[in-house]
Amino acid sequence: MGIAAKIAPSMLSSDFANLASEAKRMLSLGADWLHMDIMDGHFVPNLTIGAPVIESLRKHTTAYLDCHLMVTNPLDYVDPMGKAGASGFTFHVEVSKENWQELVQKIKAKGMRPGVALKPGTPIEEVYPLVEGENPVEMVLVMTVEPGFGGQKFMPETMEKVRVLRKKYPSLDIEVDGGLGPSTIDVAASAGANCIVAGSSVFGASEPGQVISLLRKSVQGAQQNN
Ligand SMILES: O=C(CO)[C@H](O)[C@H](O)COP(=O)(O)O
Repeated sequence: MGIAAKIAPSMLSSDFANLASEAKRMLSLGADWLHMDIMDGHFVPNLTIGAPVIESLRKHTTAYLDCHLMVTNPLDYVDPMGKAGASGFTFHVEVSKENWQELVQKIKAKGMRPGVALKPGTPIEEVYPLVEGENPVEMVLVMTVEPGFGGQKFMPETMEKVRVLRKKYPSLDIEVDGGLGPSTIDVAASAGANCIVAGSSVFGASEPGQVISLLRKSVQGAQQNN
């Protein structure tokens, strides 16, 4: 038995004007988590949602809100995101070299699950101290596109990072995000990813539930073969 597959539709591809019903639709179709992309228009060249939207959504669902903070100052977001009801708080290693220990501690103190993300160009070694420290993160998010926008092409060269991580940390939650769908999931699943973020491939499908189920089967199948 491998670690649990978590399929997380990226709400960035949903109709934001109907966020609560879109979230409920995804959960009814088998989603495990809801992936929430928080972008500040500075760390990435796009501006999306923040704590007020998480707080509003939380009133409509008890689901795990997997929040990916694409922001330059993640520390500023810990209190508001905790109060808003975020479940996971994943910050970027590129902007937290000086204060990741403080960040992880505060994220946990607010009842959230800490994760660390890295861009395609960032060496995997940079996350090792955060996974191995006394107060470790509980998930690594390997970005499989440049963060900022949905609908981009999956970068297969990022899979080497997933392979290295899975070998080194057999029970770690490893998330992949960007360009995942029926044509790319098998390579990510066999590399060792178990948490799968998918936006356009799910929301753009005529049968989103079938895509969610296919993503899960791929992860489970790869785990059985390993
Ligand atoms: O983090 C993101 C962008 O920075 C999105 O979650 C990601 O791109 C998902 O969208 P898609 O599946 O359409 O690529």
